[in-house]
Amino acid sequence: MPDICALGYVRVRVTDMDRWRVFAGEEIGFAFGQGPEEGALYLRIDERPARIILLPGEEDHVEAVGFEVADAAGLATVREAVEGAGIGTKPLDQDELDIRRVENAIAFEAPGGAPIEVFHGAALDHSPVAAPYGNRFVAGRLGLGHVVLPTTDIENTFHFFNTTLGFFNRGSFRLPEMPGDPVRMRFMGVNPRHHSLAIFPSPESEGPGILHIMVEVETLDDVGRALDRVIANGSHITVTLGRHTNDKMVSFYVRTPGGWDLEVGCQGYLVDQDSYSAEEITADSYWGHAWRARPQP
Ligand SMILES: Cc1ccc(O)c(O)c1CC[C@@H]1C(=O)CC[C@]2(C)C(=O)CC[C@@H]12
Ligand SMILES: [Fe+2]
Repeated sequence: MPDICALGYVRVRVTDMDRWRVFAGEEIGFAFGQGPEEGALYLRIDERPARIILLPGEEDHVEAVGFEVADAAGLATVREAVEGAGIGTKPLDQDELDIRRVENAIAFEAPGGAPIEVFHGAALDHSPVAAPYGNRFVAGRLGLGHVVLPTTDIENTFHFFNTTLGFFNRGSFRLPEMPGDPVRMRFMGVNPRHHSLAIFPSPESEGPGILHIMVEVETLDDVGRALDRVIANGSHITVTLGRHTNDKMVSFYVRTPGGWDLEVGCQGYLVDQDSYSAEEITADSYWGHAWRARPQP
């Protein structure tokens, strides 16, 4: 079993906080939480104070992808594994821990450039999750959802998360129309959610540092109503509704104000690791999921 048990949070710097407030609240239906950081927007989906933390910034870029371990022993094991792989780790100081409302955490850069934090002891917010449309999210022990990160070094990044950190291999997608040797994006899990992390080979390292974040909602009606709202508000649907072949989710993707995508899905199947075999999907979807270029201004 990996010591890491869930995708806990993602901290993202954003340039247009006003647009995000409308997009996240009115369009998607996130609840808003409270927190200590000036000007931040805290997106709530369960009993954690926040799962996606939007921070004012000069550019749109991921600040940290936070993975969770069960306790101090788990954090010590992860720290030893990361440092054993020759990657330095930084303990977060008390102010940083207080901001994240966790008991302890370390930070490091994964091969391929992703800014990772590993934490334990998240403080809970027991107030109701006041999602504006009564929509409910599938999170909790399954974590926030999944995040897809670009990497300039797919093989070393996969080796790090799979072998060094113990993420389960949850299959691959051989990218079509790529000449020469197979180029695959890879999916990894740390709990029954099919994948909490996917990595995508990217030649350049600029951009927001996230391809997309997926959040799961309880029903197909929640997905459909969110789709209606984002269309009515004029947000760009990057990918039409469809069902993925690996995690079986019915989802759509919408371009966020940060220039990366949010995937909103439902019906993710839960993996029984004892009987799971990592497979290569040769199509990303059974149906739908047409990728739509953004109309030129
Ligand atoms: C293949 C797949 C299955 C389940 C998912 O939740 C999921 O996000 C994906 C990957 C979709 C994938 C991507 O995110 C990067 C851009 C890709 C490779 C495409 O151009 C088509 C499929 C896209
Ligand atoms: Fe996804």
